[in-house]
Amino acid sequence: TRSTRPQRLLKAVKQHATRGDPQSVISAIDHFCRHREWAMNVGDEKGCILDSVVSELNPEKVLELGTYCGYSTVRIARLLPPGARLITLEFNPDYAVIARQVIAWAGIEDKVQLVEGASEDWIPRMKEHFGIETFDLVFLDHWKDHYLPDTKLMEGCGLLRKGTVLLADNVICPGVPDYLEYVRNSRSYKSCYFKSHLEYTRAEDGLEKSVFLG
Ligand SMILES: C[S@@+](CC[C@H](N)C(=O)[O-])C[C@H]1O[C@@H](n2cnc3c(N)ncnc32)[C@H](O)[C@@H]1O
Ligand SMILES: O=C(c1ccccc1)c1ccc(O)c(O)c1[N+](=O)[O-]
Ligand SMILES: [Mg+2]
Repeated sequence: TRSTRPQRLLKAVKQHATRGDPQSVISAIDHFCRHREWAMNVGDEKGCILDSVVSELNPEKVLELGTYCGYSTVRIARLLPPGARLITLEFNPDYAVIARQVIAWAGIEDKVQLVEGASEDWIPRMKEHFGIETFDLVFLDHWKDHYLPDTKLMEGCGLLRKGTVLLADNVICPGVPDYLEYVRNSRSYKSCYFKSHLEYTRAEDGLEKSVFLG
């Protein structure tokens, strides 16, 4: 039977990236998605904005909502200080199988915990199951109708502290209007928009950075 796009993306990583070299994994995926098959990774342009937010914050505890093939997981984890941890949630088992191999190829598996399951089921279990008090950074990049309910769930579960940064992908394309209205009008957040483009295209898109004020 025909292979899947994530399987073909993993093959490109194994063919063109060097084991243990996260940057080569990132470059191999970007080349594949720009020249062979588009895929919904955050991509190189928005990825540089993601890099700058991570580097500036130097987070100890990071949560990623939506792993897919692990591209942004590798982007974030490669910048984390020793001892820092990234928990990434993915509810599609076929994607999780690929992501684990991409993360392993990059050699950053010791910083990453990939949890197979739905964000709404796992957010309430972060404290008792992972011993997490609060997150320093959350990268929202799962289905767009989940951004707002999951943000409210994280607030309710006490997973956000004064200064926690929420970084949301795709606030223009495909767009997350309800989430954007919430974080831009709520007194509990200070938000700003980083204009960019939809990965590997000329369409406008961007990242919204929202700092929780408590
Ligand atoms: C755009 S892709 C993630 C891309 C990845 N962050 C990157 O930039 O490389 C969105 C992923 O979120 C997953 N997803 C969607 N809703 C989810 C949920 N509620 N819980 C866990 N995973 C979810 C999908 O299966 C899909 O793999
Ligand atoms: O929703 C899509 C989508 C819609 C239609 C076809 C393909 C993808 C999408 C597009 C770009 C993204 O960066 C992204 O995170 C997503 N997503 O699924 O979460
Ligand atoms: Mg996205």
